[in-house]
Amino acid sequence: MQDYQSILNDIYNKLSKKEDKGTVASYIPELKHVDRNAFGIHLQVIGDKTYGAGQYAEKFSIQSISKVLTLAKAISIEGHNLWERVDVEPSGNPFNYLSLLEQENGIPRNPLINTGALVIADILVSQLENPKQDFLNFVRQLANDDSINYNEKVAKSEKETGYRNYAGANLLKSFGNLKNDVDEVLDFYFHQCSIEMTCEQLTKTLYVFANKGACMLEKVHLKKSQTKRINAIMLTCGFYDEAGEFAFEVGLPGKSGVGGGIVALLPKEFVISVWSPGLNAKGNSKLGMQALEIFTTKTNLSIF
Ligand SMILES: NC(=O)CC[C@H](N)C(=O)O
Repeated sequence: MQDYQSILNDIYNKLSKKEDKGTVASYIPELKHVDRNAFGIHLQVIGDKTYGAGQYAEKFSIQSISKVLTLAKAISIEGHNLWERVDVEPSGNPFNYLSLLEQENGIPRNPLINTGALVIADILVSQLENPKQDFLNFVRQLANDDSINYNEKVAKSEKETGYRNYAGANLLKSFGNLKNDVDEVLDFYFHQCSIEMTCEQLTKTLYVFANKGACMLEKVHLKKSQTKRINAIMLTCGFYDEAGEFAFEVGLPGKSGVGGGIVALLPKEFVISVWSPGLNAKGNSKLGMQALEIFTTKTNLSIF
């Protein structure tokens, strides 16, 4: 039996003392106010107990972690038709890189880079009656927590400065791979990225991917085959041009966001979230990556 609480405490004690914590994202102005010393980690064992250390109950901006949740909702509606508009290959490039899209005729490499997520957002804008409210309800149901919400200030801040996302959406539109109005799709996208959660809420929300498609209340939201494929995409594409490094160091499917959150999971075993706002050069939480490397090394639990 593993002493998970001691392992999380050790990780917290070791990493919160580190001087080099990376750089807090500032290209979305509202994100730069966050305390760069914050550090939280939370573990949920499937069908069993939870453990936490540090500021695991403090809310932060989930940003690109939301891309897994929109993908889940879109797959549950569209099934495999989705893959006609977005591919499943790692891009080997930053999350906001646009040149590949031009070369590959408007088909984004995968749904976890920005342009791929914009295609998924477009699908949800087409398919949902009240896109922002219906998507938020879906996330709340996965987490079994109605307190989860958008942060309007963060959404507005990104809208005012999201030049690359406007460029990406327009490029998709020029290739006919965006059906709705560019502004409408971006409004949805900026809102999904602005969702705030604590580490604890994040582990609960992602439980569905470690539990064959059923949330903590055992309600089925996704087919087993759909969770299998989403986990595969998280492993190969969840960390952009650092996906290889994450698989090498940590060995779990997972997803990061520029708010400094990372969530990762071992199917049928556990979900773990970590939050440390300082990012490395690839836009992933610097201490978050180190925390998860220590966790899988100490517990000897990874998909490999
Ligand atoms: N990697 C991220 O978390 C990026 C999300 C951010 N909202 C953006 O589009 O730039």
